[in-house]
Order: sequence, then C-alpha cells, then structure tokens
Amino acid sequence: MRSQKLAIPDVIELQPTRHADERGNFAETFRDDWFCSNIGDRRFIQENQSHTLRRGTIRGLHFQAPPAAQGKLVQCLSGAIFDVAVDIRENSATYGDCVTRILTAERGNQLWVPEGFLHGFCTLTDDTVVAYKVTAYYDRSADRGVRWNDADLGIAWPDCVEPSLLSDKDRHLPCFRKMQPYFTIGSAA
Ligand SMILES: Cc1cn([C@H]2C[C@H](O)[C@@H](COP(=O)(O)OP(=O)(O)O[C@H]3O[C@@H](C)C(=O)[C@@H](O)[C@H]3O)O2)c(=O)[nH]c1=O
Repeated sequence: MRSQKLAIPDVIELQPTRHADERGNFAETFRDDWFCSNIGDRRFIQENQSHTLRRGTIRGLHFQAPPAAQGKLVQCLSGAIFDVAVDIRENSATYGDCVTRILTAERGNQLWVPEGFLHGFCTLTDDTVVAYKVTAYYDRSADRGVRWNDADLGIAWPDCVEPSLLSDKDRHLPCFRKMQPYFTIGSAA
C-alpha cells in the first residue's frame, strides 16, 4: 500500500499494491495494522456500497455531526468518480478548502476522508459502484450536509455534472455559511 498526502494533508490517497499474474491481479485493499500505523488510529465498523445508474449524478456534500462523526475510506468498485472532501474544522488553516480526486475501479485508488470534512462525489460513468468503510455507525439524526454547488466552496465540478440527478435531500441542503460549527482540530472525533 502506498499513501500520498494531498493539498490538505489530513486527506490521503491510498494505492493498494496489485500483484499481477496471468489470471489477473490480487491486492490487499485494507489492513487494520497498516492503516493504524500509517494513517490514523481508527476502527472501521460499517461498510457501505452505493450503485449510481447515471453519469453526472452527485451525492453529497455530507457529514455526520459529533458524536457520530465518521471518517470514510472511499473506493470505486465499478466505473469512476470525482471525489470531493471539504475541510469544515473551524480552526483549520484550510477551513472551507476542498480536495478533489478521481477514483477509478481500474486503478483501485482510495481516498481517506477524516472526521471534520464534508464528503461528496460526482459519477464519471454510468453504473458506478462506490464502497466505503466508516468509523461510526449511520445515525439519521446526525446526518448533515451542505449544498454541492455552494458558491463559497467554489468546487470545480466536472463538466458532466447533471444538476437534475440529485436526491431530494441533497437538493435542499443548506448553504455553507449557514452551517453550525461542529468540528475543531484537536477535539475528539
Ligand atoms: C448513509 C446511509 C444511508 N442509509 C439509508 C438512508 C436512506 O434511506 C438511503 C439513502 O441514503 P442517502 O440518500 O443519505 O445516501 P447517499 O446520498 O449515497 O449518502 C452518502 O453519500 C456519500 C457522499 C457519503 O459520504 C456517505 O456518508 C453518505 O452520506 O439509505 C442507511 O440506511 N445507512 C447509511 O449508512
């Protein structure tokens, strides 16, 4: 497994090592010991999978409020996504900044999005399957978000975005400025 810190260093891209042979390849896509030593002391307790039918669909931008805050380890199992993490830690030097990464099933790369970040993605292919492990259980009452195209965030979404391909919930999310502060660096996740 290789890791690469991105523009916001707490957001990390992971690249599992693939062992190729005449049959195809094999990769360890997650190891608890490697993750704890190299990324952070976390336990993943839920795994999610979404299948998105159409290219250009957006899911996000989401987070769960503390104490149900989730770190997410995201990967694409089929197709490709434009993945986004936005820093919402109030005392962070990169508060409001975003990191974007293309994750593809072909490459098998992953994105670690820690607690204190909004997360969302746009599908770059039809029939996209995304899987992600999370560090806290889903809690509907803690489910929060920010509108995907908030001008203050200025995320450079890909041209294929179809604003109509959005859940009702995501269409009605509040803007970034109205978001209550939930996270500070150094506070318990
Ligand atoms: C996230 C989640 C949803 N659900 C249910 C609630 C609802 O009925 C249905 C669909 O939920 P949503 O519309 O919230 O699904 P979706 O828009 O795909 O939400 C996801 O978006 C990405 C970007 C994330 O980062 C995830 O953490 C999650 O928020 O699934 C669960 O049962 N468990 C879960 O963990």
